[in-house]
Amino acid sequence: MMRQTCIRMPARPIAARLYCRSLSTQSLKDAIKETIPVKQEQLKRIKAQHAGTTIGEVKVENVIGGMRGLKAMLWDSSVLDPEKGIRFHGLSIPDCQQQLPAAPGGKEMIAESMLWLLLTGKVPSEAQTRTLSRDLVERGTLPNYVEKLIDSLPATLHPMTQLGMGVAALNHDSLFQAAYEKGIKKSEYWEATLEDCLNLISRLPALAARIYRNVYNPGKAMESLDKNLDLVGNYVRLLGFGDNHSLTEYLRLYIALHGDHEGGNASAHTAHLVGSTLSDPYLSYSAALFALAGPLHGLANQEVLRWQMAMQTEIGSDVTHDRIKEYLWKTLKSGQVVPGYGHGVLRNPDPRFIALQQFCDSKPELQDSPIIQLVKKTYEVAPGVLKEHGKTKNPYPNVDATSGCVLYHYGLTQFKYYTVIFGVSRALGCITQLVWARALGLPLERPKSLSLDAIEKLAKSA
Ligand SMILES: CC(=O)SCCNC(=O)CCNC(=O)[C@H](O)C(C)(C)COP(=O)(O)OP(=O)(O)OC[C@H]1O[C@@H](n2cnc3c(N)ncnc32)[C@H](O)[C@@H]1OP(=O)(O)O
Ligand SMILES: O=C([O-])CC(=O)C(=O)O
Repeated sequence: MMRQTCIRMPARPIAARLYCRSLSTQSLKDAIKETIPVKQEQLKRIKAQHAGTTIGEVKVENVIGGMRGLKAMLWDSSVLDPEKGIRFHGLSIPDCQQQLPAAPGGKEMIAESMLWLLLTGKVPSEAQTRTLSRDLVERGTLPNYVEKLIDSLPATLHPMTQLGMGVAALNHDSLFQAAYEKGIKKSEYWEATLEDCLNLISRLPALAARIYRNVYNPGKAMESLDKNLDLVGNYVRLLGFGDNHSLTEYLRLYIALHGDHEGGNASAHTAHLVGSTLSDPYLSYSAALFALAGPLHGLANQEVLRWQMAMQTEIGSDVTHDRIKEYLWKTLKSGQVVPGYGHGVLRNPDPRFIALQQFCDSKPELQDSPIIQLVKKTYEVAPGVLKEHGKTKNPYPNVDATSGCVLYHYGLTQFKYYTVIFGVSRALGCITQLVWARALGLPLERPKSLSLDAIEKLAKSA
């Protein structure tokens, strides 16, 4: 009998506490405005009392090892625990699933309620969530010049390149940039930034759907935005899958839970770095998207599907654990990474992976899907193989191991497009940080670098 590594799928726990809810009629801007002096005061206190306090050490391995483990960044909206995974202002994914409002007729948390939580630290009321949805849809039409730009690009240009270009071009209308040119005060930066950020997130569905249409369905008429739908409801409608309620719900969950993963991941860190130069939110997020487009980061979800499909072709209908194990070893022996496994911080199965798997388990049609079964069988053996291989510090699946197979099952089969969906989501966390970095007056990011000689000299004298 082959040994299998079992991944426990916890039932959704009852949240230990009811998280502090926003006053039900307060606007998003007022909720942020109310919190700004509190956070500013906290930052002032930390500076005054602890500026010189050591909270960690810098080892040579941190400097030459991609800064892994270095505590060197302020990011307030979420914190990643290596064992337990992500917490959004202290709330776990199951807490969020239980407390964040869903769309009318839906069960899954939505992008708007997650965005509200990230930006304000509070769980929005149902009414606040609807108001935000309506505000976003009213801002969500793509400017004509961006439509023309996207329409002019070759269908062979990777969808992520198109997304990054489209987002960068939106900076034509940046309110922050215009206000900066006029000479607004530093204390006012956050308001123009918030406006840009809300415009950016509202336009991502139309931009991302335009790219999908041009690359995969050229010439096909696109639906218009529906004022009664939430952000993701509209995105799915524009993609042409609006009648698929299960896919819509899946994407609501997907986009809410991929939204933020603390600050050190490559896309979030890039948005923060570029934003720290006072580049506007469009340019900052465009840069982040090009980090997300790398196969060790967001593009891994595309790579997982490509790899699983190649595995399926090779092993045919005889899908056994032994055949999958052989294929895993073949991948590793050829010097490639197993996409969807391992992580820079996590040391357990990714709770986002678990939440998406629970979604699969809740839908009978997904349990019978060959691609979903293959992904599931793969994670039953991959951790054991990776442990035996002995290199990766985390042999467990990350979110990318499973996020694409449900899309594939529901007919969104063009896996080069998958990272674009991730890109629509990751804006939630990146724009939150941009608003707060301006509200707190965070400085230009500029760490010290060292040459090889300098590292050796410092290490010898330490
Ligand atoms: C949304 C996200 O971004 S989640 C991550 C998505 N990326 C992937 O799924 C790609 C596959 N995974 C990986 O390449 C890695 O696990 C990363 C990039 C995510 C993390 O990298 P690290 O923090 O450097 O991982 P770690 O410290 O465990 O690496 C140690 C060694 O194990 C290897 N390793 C790590 N993960 C894997 C894997 N999935 N398959 C094979 N080897 C692996 C590394 O390449 C490294 O080898 P090296 O010493 O020859 O350079
Ligand atoms: O945290 C990371 O390094 C990568 C990741 O999972 C994410 O950005 O979602």
